[in-house]
This record gives sequence, C-alpha cells and structure tokens, in this order.
Amino acid sequence: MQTKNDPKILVALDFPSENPALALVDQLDPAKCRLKVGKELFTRSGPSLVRGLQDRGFDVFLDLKFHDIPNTTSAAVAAAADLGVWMVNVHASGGENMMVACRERLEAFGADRPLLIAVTVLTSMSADDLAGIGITESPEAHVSRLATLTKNCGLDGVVCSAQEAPKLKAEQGTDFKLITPGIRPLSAAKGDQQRIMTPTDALKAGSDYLVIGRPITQASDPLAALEAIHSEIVAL
Ligand SMILES: O=C(O)c1cc(=O)[nH]c(=O)n1[C@@H]1O[C@H](COP(=O)(O)O)[C@@H](O)[C@H]1O
Repeated sequence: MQTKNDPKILVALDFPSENPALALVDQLDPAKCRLKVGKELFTRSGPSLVRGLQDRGFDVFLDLKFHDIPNTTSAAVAAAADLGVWMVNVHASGGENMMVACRERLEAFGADRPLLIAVTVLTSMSADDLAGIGITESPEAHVSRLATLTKNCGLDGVVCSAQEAPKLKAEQGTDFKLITPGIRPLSAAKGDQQRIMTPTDALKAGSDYLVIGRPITQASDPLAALEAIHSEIVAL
C-alpha cells in the first residue's frame, strides 16, 4: 500500500553529472518518489549533489554497494548516515563480520539511521559467472543463502529481482524489505533488463520498493510517467 510518506518508487538517477540529473529531478515530485544515486553520479558530483536533492525534499538511496573489510565498510556507512541518506547498501558477500559491523555502527544514529540493505547476487551474474568465482550452487540458492545471512546479521533487507520476491518473503518474513530493479510498466521498453515485472505485479509479488530508471528518466514527460506508475500502485 502506497502512503503519502512512504513512496515506493525509487527513481534511478543514472546520469553522468549533476546538471542533467537536476534537470530531471526538478520535474519530479518528492511526495511520489525517492531518488537513487549510484557510483557514476556520486563519483562526479558527490555529497553536495545529495544535499541538493535533500534540499529539494527528496529522500536519497545512496547506492554505492560498499564491499571492504569491516572497519572500512562500517566507516563508509556511517559517513552515509552523516549525510542523512534514507537508505545505503553493502554487498552481502562481504560476510557476516562486515554486515554486523555496519549494523552496529549505524545504531549510534538511533531512529534516524538509514535503512541498511545488502546486495545478494547481481542480476548480471549467471551461473557460469558464479562458478568462475568458486560458487557452484545456483544463483537462486545463492540469493537465498545471502538473504538469510543478511537477515541474521540484522540488516533491513536486500536488493533482488521481483521474480525472487515471493520466495524471499516466504523465507525471510514480511518485515524483511525487498528492493527490486527490473521494473517495467506495460507500455515501457524492456531495454537491457532481462527479468522484468510491472510495478503492480512486483508489489503483489512482495517487493517493498521499486527501482525504476529509464521508464521515468527517459520519458518525454517524466512527471507524467511517474504519476502514471504512482496512480497504478496507489490503487492497490
Ligand atoms: O542495485 C541496483 O540498483 C541494481 C541491481 C541489479 O541487480 N540490477 C539493476 O538493474 N540495478 C539498477 O537498477 C536500475 C534500473 O534502471 P532501469 O533499467 O533504467 O529501470 C539501474 O540503476 C541499475 O543499475
């Protein structure tokens, strides 16, 4: 259920720099979406851009997928919390000690801490890719293994494909948040995403938040595209 204060749509700001990102953002409505800032945009434009988005009323998901030793990674998520972001993520494959260190470090921020999410298996990784790094179980089994580890470490949820959502909700419970990319309204181009789902189907499958990039950012009228998806899911 979409509420005014908890927008389910996370718009992926996959732009090379601040100017085109802000040109898009200034057409959007913070009551209807949050914003995801990833590695390219953050590396170019950094914390000042994040503050600029927050000053415009948007919550920010800082999608930097930290993966390092526990001391370094927990310091990085604390820096994200100092920046006041709404959500931050790490790689679950960084392991238990790393994830626990991150969760413990964020406890100091109390109720205002960012949600701490883990990436399980990137949707770009095939079974062959996993075998190449010594993982012989299926991608699906590895996602479940890493989601269980993530939950046991006390994190808030995982990034996964919406196809995996029913299984993960059944295994991890309804409070464990699922953030799902690969979302396409029926009218939108699939692009390079392979495993796609409509916003409605993804929420019905158990997604908590929908990461949506090009169907909004490349639309001729981005606000109309956002509002169409928002109206579709607010009616659920
Ligand atoms: O972590 C992500 O956000 C992510 C993980 C993943 O497995 N697949 C995936 O597509 N994403 C991101 O989700 C967004 C999807 O954008 P669109 O395909 O344009 O809707 C991009 O920012 C991707 O980098």
